[in-house]
This record gives sequence, C-alpha cells and structure tokens, in this order.
Amino acid sequence: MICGIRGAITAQANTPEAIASATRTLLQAIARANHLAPDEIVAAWFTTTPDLNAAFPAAVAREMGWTHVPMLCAQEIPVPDGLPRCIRVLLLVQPRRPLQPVPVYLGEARRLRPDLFNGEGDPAPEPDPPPPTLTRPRVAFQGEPGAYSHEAAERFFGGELELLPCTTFAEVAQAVEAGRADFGILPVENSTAGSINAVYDLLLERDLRIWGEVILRVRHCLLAPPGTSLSDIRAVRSHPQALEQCARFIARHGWEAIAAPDTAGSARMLAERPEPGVAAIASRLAAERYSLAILAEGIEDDPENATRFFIVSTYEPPRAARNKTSIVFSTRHVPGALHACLGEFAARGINLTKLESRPRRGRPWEYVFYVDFEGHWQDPACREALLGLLQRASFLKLLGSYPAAEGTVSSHEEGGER
Ligand SMILES: O=C(O)C(=O)C[C@]1(C(=O)O)C=C[C@@H](O)C=C1
Repeated sequence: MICGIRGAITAQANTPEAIASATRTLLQAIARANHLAPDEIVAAWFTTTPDLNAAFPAAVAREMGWTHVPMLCAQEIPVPDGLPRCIRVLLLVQPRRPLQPVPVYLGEARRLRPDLFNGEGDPAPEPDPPPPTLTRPRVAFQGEPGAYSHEAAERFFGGELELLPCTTFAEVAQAVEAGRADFGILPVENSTAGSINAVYDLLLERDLRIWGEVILRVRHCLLAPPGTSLSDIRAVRSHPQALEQCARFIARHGWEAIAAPDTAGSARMLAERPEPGVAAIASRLAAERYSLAILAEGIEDDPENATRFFIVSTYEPPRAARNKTSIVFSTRHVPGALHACLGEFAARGINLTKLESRPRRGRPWEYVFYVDFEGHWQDPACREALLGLLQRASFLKLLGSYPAAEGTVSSHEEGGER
C-alpha cells in the first residue's frame, strides 16, 4: 500500500546552508517518526515559499542518500501573510508494515495545521534530544548474523543496517549505553517458552529506553549441507529454546538433540565443519547466510510460535498514534498492596497487556512487577495513574512509552486523549 506523509519546517535564511539544514532536519524527523527505511520512500514532492530560492531541497535529500527517490521541487502559492521561509514536503511511501502516517511539522510550521497541533493531543512533538537517525542505524543484537534477533531487526527497521553481533544480552545493553550502537534488540518473551528473565533483569538495572517492539513469527528450519537428505540425519544441534520448541518434531524422528549457544552459530559451525548425520535448527536467514539447504521449514510444535522483541535505545521514541508503556515497580510489604497499585490503572480504564513478577534482588520473598499498558505516559489518564502508583509503590521506573506493534493493543485504543 502506498501512503502519503506530510511535513513542513521553516529555514532561518534564504541561503543554501539554511535550506540544507532545515531540509535535513525535516526529512530525518519524518523518517524517525514513521520508522521509515530509505527504500520505503517512493517519491518526494517539495515546495518552498517564493522567499526561499537559494537551493533545491531535492538536492539536499540526494546528498542524504535518497538517490533512488524521484523528487520534484515547486513554488508554494504566495498567499498573502503566509508563513515566510517555509519548506513543505509530501512523501509517498510504501511501508513493509502497516503504517499510520505521522505528519511532522517542526517549529513555526506547526502553526500551519492548528487542527493537528493544538496542545496535549499533539501527535508529533519535536524530539529532544534528537533520536538517532534511521538511515543505516547501528543495531546491536545477541547472537551471530542470521539469529532471530537479526531477523527481528530487519523486520523492524527494514533497509540497510549496520549489525553489531554481541555474545550476551548485557553486551547489547553496554553497546547501546556507550553509544557504539544506536539501538539494541532484546527478546523479551516467547509464546511457548514465556518471559526471558535475563532481559527483564537488564531493563531494571541498566539505563535504557524501550524505543519500540516487534513480534516475530519464529519459523524454525532444519538445515544441513547441500546434498543431505532427511533420512541421513541422526542428530540436531541448536539453542536449547529452539530444541524445546521443536521437541515433538525431533522425537518423532528419534534424533538426538545437542544443545549449542545459539541457533545461527549452530548453522555457521555446520557450514564450516559439516558432520555426517548432523543438522542444525535455525532461521531461513541463517540458511541463506551460510549456504545451507533447508530440509524442512516450520518444524516448531506450536504453529503460532512467536517472539516479542524490544528495541532499546538511549533516546525517547517519537510518539505514535497507538502507544504502549512499560514500567517496573515494587510494592510496599502490606496486604493488598499490589491490588491497590493495579487499581490506579483499572480506575482510569487503562488496559494492562502484561504483568510479570520477578524476585527483588537482595530482598528474599519480595518482588518487582513489570507491567505493560496501553497508552503513552504523556496521556492525561496514564499520567494520573502513574502519579497514583508513585504514591503507593516503594519504587517505580519508567522503561519507556513506544509505538505498539500491530495486533498488540485492543481495538478501542486509539492513543492520544482518552
Ligand atoms: O500543511 C501545510 O503545509 C499547509 O500549509 C496547509 C495546506 C492545507 O491547507 O492543507 C495549505 C497549503 C499547502 O500547499 C499544503 C497544505
């Protein structure tokens, strides 16, 4: 589906530098707010007011790497008393995932659309500090290239990525905190195996913001060197989670299951040192990357097997039409404390989408609670609920408000005001 995204900004002066700077700021903000990858942009149409003729915005966009995008610059209608030095753009995009276009009007240009930018319901506040650019973002993930986290990153960002494979989840967090990566991808829960506790502990301990979420339908493949047939297989090697998710398939064939540190790593090892009778369980991406044959696909026992990933960053994500918020808190040690805390959300009609408890470090038999709910912390109802919770909880940390993945919020949630 092709859709249009509008944006506008004012330039400080009629100079090539000022026009370039304003155009870059505008296009980057639109790409970020709409999670656009460069190859999702189909065409761009710019207008400038007659007082801006020192440079073509299209030339600036090309310098930014939009070389494949057909563009046109034209002069805006010189309506008397119109906003001076204004650059407008209409982008045509073909997103790979359902997109609710977020218009981006920056600074003075917000006055052009009072119907959109009238205070609290503002769908595109100016980001401060600016989040990282989505043009070839540097993405850290745990595992080797071809891992499901790699696939999740490609699904979320599309386009070109600079990959930073890490050995552990903690290394992913460090890379993001230290600025070596713009984003980290962390798996948080699987529909079969449940929550990934190590990641929840990291979110509590480290200084990261959840920037987005993506749900990946995990389809496991049985991989072997080309020329191998199913009847040759005696053993399968993979990460214990993948082996568990394919347990019935493996048992049906009577194969031995061999645990390995990760799925894509098992595929790479098999490609580098083929062992007769041994196959690996990994993604289709791993098969392509390591030139292995796919002997069977979709071998997971649960036909709905899916993993939810958080995209973490040190920046705030732009506010979307449908948002979710994740928090972690602990209650006072008194009867009914959790009930009272959750009541703050119920009283305001806020839908909780996940509740998870973990032992509290250093305090045996006390717990921290992770809650996901629909809405953005800036929504009046959510703000009130969080204030109420702050008064009741002994500890509260906001992990982030971020655009909800498709299908993870109830149909009545339209974001913004409620
Ligand atoms: O959105 C803008 O940039 C506006 O100035 C508003 C508006 C409109 O009325 O829709 C007016 C003139 C522009 O050519 C495009 C749109």
